[in-house]
Amino acid sequence: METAALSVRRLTKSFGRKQALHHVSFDCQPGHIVGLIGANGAGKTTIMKAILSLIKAKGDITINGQVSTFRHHAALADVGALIEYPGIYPYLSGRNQMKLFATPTADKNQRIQTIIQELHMAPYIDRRVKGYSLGMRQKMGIALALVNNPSLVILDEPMNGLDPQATKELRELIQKKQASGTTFLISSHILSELQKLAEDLIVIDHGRVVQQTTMRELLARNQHFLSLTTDQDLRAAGILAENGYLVTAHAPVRVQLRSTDTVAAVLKILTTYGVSIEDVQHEDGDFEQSVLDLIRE
Ligand SMILES: Nc1ncnc2c1ncn2[C@@H]1O[C@H](COP(=O)(O)OP(=O)(O)OP(=O)(O)O)[C@@H](O)[C@H]1O
Repeated sequence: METAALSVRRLTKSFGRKQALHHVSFDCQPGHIVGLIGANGAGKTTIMKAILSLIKAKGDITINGQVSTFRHHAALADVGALIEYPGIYPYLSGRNQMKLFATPTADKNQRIQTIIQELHMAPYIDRRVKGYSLGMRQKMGIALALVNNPSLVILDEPMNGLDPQATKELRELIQKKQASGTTFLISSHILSELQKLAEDLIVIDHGRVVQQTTMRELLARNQHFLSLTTDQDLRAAGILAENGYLVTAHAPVRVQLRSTDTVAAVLKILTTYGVSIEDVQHEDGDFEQSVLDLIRE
């Protein structure tokens, strides 16, 4: 098996008497976008800070096969991160911050210019960061996380403060980097933000990993419904119930589709009984609810 880009084993952390993390273990495979999802206070930021040696915690962290500890963390040289409030200097321009932070290789200025363009920061990049909006600062933090082209990128709630257009642009940039092999660990308390991005999901609740799953699996678990308007809804509901379908409402008729149920079969039964169908809608269940169900299991 390929060496994991990030391997976390039995990560445990207490703040005074409060235990924030309980033996947290998970892997991020190279080139994957991994979502860390959990409610406020679940422990996402604490996990990320421990990986980045920003706080001391018990457990084992391996980055690209190299052990990383609080004191010995050379492996972090190949990791980019945005954690909580981006730590940036208010009196420097955005471009000068990047110049300070970018590793001094021959392509340094080119890398800076590319990330400015990719995040559409050109209109304000030469202004002092002091006057930046929340969204501009957030982009600044993301630019710093990406400017050195690290192989592993850790982003804590990266969509915070971004408008829908900037959110879409960031999503596309992350996908572009992934296509060239970059691994991402991205936290959010909003599942729909991760839905279009993450392929693997780690669900955290009260400092514990409650599920490690894939977005595909989670989507498959999500409930699907068929809503039908007919010329005789009550009768249609009765016919479907008698034929073993899960009828959840009568007017209009609402049927929960199981993996073996097909829309065609539902329609066929009704037409066989002489019911005339006026409208058919396919509805998905509440996706956020699927994650809450995982936490409750
Ligand atoms: N420095 C600290 N001192 C004391 N308690 C802390 C500290 N940092 C975090 N905690 C506690 O640890 C728990 C996990 O916090 P953490 O910030 O990791 O959650 P989170 O999942 O990132 O939440 P959010 O989505 O709100 O950012 C919380 O109960 C929090 O109050």
